[in-house]
Amino acid sequence: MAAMWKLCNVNQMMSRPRSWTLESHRMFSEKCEVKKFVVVMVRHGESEWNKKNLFCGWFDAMLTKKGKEEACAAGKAIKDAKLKFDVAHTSLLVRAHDTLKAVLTVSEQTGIPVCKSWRLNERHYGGLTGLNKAETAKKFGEEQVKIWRRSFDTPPPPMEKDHKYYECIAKDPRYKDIDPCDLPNTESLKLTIERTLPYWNEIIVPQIKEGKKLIIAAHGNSLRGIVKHLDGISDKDIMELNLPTGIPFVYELDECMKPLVSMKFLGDLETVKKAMETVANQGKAK
Ligand SMILES: O=C(OP(=O)(O)O)[C@H](O)COP(=O)(O)O
Repeated sequence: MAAMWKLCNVNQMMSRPRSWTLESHRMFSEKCEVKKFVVVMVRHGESEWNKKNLFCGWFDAMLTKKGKEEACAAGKAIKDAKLKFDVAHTSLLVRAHDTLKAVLTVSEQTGIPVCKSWRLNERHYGGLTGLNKAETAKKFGEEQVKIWRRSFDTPPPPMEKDHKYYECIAKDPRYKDIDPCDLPNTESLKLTIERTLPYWNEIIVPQIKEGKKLIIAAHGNSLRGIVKHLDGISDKDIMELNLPTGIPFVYELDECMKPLVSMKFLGDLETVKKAMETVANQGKAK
């Protein structure tokens, strides 16, 4: 039942705008020549910690061999779709950079400016960082793990100073210029959106409105936050959205940044569906 619902939801997101019928949109477009802005997003390819099924967040895990292949395949899909970009945006984490680099290399557009921001980082997984998701589900129950992974506003326990990864994350020189009040020690999706949206609204939207074509290479949860915002997905429904690694998806936006086309994956539906289910199942006790 849950799987059926998810497929249905993905199909809706992939095929048509949320608030208009295709027919009303076509009639409107014919009359008014609607301006259309294209933005492509991609979650990085599989990382070493995705492979080990560990909560990763702000830990700087590298891509696996499979992750690099996924990133190259994403570049090929973008090339085949003839998508060209003026600017790229990414997080401060290497798995996102390396994915972006492979995408731009394979799609033959390495010369474009790349903007990096901590605001596109993955959500901070707090005290769960470095724990195995299946073992955590065995210990605390699958329900609790789903709440930590997917609830809108329940953050995991904070990362304390004696946490194994505290020093390498909190003291990372990449974050030295960030106001300490802004530096998280754990984040729900809600908190992630609160630090990602200012970047979307103040940096990305003005570039889109100037007519620049953008690609954003980021993370499962930082991108879920942007998708939730764009599509007006409810706090409850967003729990069921799991983004696959390394499969780009396209948004077409109108002048008010409302989606004309939502989350059109550059991949076949069955592959996307399976990859989404795999991500959802990472929180099962096994
Ligand atoms: O670091 C993470 O995301 P990322 O692999 O997209 O960077 C998280 O560990 C993803 O885990 P989740 O799918 O359990 O939220």
